[in-house]
Amino acid sequence: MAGFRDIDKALFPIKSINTVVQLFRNQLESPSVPDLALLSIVSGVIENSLTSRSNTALQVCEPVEQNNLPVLELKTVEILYNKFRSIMLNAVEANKSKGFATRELVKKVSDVIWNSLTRSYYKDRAHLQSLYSFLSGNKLDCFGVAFAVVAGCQCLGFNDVHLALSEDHAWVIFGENGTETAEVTWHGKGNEDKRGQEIGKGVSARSWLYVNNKPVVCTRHMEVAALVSAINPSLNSTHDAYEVALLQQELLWLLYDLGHLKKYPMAIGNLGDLEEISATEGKVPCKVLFEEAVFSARNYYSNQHVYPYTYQGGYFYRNKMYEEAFESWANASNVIRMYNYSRDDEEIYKEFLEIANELIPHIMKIESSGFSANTILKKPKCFADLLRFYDGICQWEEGSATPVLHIGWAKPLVLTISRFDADVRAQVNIVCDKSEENMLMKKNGTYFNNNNNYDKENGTTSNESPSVKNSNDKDNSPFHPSIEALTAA
Ligand SMILES: CC1(C)CN=C(N2CCN(c3ncnc4sc(CCF)cc34)CC2)S1
Repeated sequence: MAGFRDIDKALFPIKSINTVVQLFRNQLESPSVPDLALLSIVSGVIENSLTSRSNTALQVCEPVEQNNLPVLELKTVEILYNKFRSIMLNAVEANKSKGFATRELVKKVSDVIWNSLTRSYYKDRAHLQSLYSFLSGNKLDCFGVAFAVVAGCQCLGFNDVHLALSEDHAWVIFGENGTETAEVTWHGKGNEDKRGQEIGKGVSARSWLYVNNKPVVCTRHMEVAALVSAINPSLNSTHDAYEVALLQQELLWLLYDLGHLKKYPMAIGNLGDLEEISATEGKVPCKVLFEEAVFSARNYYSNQHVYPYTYQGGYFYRNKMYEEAFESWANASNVIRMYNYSRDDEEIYKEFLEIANELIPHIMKIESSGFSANTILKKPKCFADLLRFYDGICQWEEGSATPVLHIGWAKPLVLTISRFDADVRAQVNIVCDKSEENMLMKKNGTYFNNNNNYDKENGTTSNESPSVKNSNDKDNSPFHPSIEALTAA
């Protein structure tokens, strides 16, 4: 049984980040599993006290003393904690046997949360992810509702209910084998919620939103990692609250060191972003963290996730490592090409749009004007990775009900391709393996292929390495016709 134990209460009143980290360590290392409600309330109160309007007077100097938080009294947390427990216990007549959760039980808990929410509020606002936001303001964002359902089920003694996370949605798994799934929150704007229904059986199963049924299925400890990842240090659109960011970074390192981020690529990426801003002495560098996020996605989720590559590409871009950025973005595109684009995939569409129409053109401008001898414009591998990037987006569109590309994509694309001289383009040797529908790109004599062969039709993947076929005849081209036309030019 989780809970608010005496050794946790002994840490109050909490005045420093170190004490909050100790509370999380107590909970994460306790013989019983961590109490999600307690930890979400504590982190939520701290986040809101440091980022609410009353606290926007910018602290010009960083606090140096050990007591770097507004005092958090035990009473404050106890009142909120007991309020959440009573909402759950009063509303849900959980059958005492406590066995495994049922779909009705999960739906009932989701309804309790859902019906408590304020009628209408700006859902994308910051700081709406925690149980503090739910208990003090009856407001939650999409992730916050899913998290609250899992925390509520924990309160009721259902330890089989766990959070399942894709890159832009959250739902729950439950039941004896943890194989039952249920929607418990909404997604996106203007979409009817599907609460209570099983996850993605229809066309949505092909969309990126459900990551080809390779979601991050959390343990209680990984659910703590999700609430820590969801901590939002934003004070306003330009500044972060220093102590909230520091608390999030220290809690992510605690979870990382305890091994609870191994199967959670986005949490590793979040830690990488924080480390890039301010590196922690004696820890692996952020570049390695981004590589570990990519490894985790490849190792545990069959390389069906896009964000690990865009975390990594964004890092390379910000640090002017453009050749490496192109490779990461090509690898991101290599993932999305296996999906069908659907209206639920706006977030990743915006991600690829920004890379193609803002970031790559910016790099081209710099590389074309400067006299850098080492320019990427002389590197066949860069041209090859760019083609892979664009081709993946074209393949993403193929077979989708909704188009991806429009004229706005073409101008930056043509401008980018044309920046490479013919003699550089000629050095890229494109090899296709027709039977596997996989494009093999030759770079520096080694064959580069996708690490799994995905048949878009039957949605199956096989991992044997595809044989290499010659692609001289036109109809055997590995590229989407529009890319083929460009490379012929
Ligand atoms: C490379 C990026 C644009 C930088 N930040 C990114 N994200 C920020 C952190 N994100 C996340 N970080 C940890 N866990 C989760 S679960 C989830 C789906 C809704 F529940 C999102 C998300 C989403 C992705 S991707």
